[in-house]
Amino acid sequence: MIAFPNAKINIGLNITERRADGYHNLETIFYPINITDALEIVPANELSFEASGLGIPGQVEDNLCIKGYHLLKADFDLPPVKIHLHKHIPIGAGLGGGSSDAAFFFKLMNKEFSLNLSNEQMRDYVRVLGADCAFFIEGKPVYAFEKGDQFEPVDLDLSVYHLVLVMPPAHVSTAEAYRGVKPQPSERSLKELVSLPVGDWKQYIRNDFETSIFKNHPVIRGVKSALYEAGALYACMSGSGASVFGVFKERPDLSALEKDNQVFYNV
Ligand SMILES: C[C@](O)(CO)[C@H](O)COP(=O)(O)OP(=O)(O)OC[C@H]1O[C@@H](n2ccc(N)nc2=O)[C@H](O)[C@@H]1O
Ligand SMILES: Nc1ncnc2c1ncn2[C@@H]1O[C@H](COP(=O)(O)OP(=O)(O)OP(=O)(O)O)[C@@H](O)[C@H]1O
Repeated sequence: MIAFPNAKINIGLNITERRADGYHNLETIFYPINITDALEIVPANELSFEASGLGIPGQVEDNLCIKGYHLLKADFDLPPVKIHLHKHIPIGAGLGGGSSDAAFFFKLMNKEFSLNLSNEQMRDYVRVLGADCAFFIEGKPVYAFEKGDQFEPVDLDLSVYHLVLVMPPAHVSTAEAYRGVKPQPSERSLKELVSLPVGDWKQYIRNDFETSIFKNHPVIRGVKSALYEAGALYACMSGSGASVFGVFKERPDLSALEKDNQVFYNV
């Protein structure tokens, strides 16, 4: 059985306070985009994992699909599976690629072995693997709060726009990004701000990671400026970076950016 785990972008991200457990409370809008991996599971005689496409850092045991298998195996009498992941979603991008693989792995296992897990149960499992994972179980646009794993639906449809995603030659670790931020309560909730016209977002919607990340990785700031120069209504770094997205009325000419960056049109 095969599935296509998709990426997300964060439209704004406010880090509001440090929590007693070392994590941070935040608010953000998760919006699904059409850049995907391919993930296949096949019942087999032994558990195995193979990957193709972009190189995935870390050991196989650390892959969120394998971690997910062990998590589920603790509660269900599962046969071994052969897992194949074709990696296409840039890594260290703030696009939640690994988190999406984990969520889609649960959805695949649920179907393949008729486990009858509800979406809520699957969200509870994958939260343990990473704060971003729970979003990908349903993958609909949401306002996210607390650790970024509690959700309220938002009515947001950007399909009339041309969404561009740029991955610069930089890699940001999520933990590095959180270390650079001083949490601060937000004045106006993103839930309210995102319902403003897209043309007003530039004035009101921020990603709190940008200040410190742009200081350490000026190439990312350069991409954001280039998207505005190319006519973006709104441009923002996604999550903890390094990718940056732009919302355009029409497909822009970004040939100058294509030389040094990976550019995805109409995501
Ligand atoms: C930046 C975002 O992508 C925004 O959506 C997420 O907050 C990151 O989510 P994620 O990659 O699933 O994060 P996790 O794997 O759970 O955590 C990685 C590290 O980020 C920090 N972290 C993450 C989430 C959060 N609410 N507060 C944190 O401080 C912690 O240092 C943690 O050790
Ligand atoms: N299936 C997977 N795909 C990619 N990375 C994985 C996977 N499983 C575990 N990882 C580990 O997670 C790290 C980063 O993953 P990911 O691509 O989700 O980060 P990101 O783009 O910064 O996303 P975000 O911070 O928004 O969750 C990698 O360095 C890798 O070691």
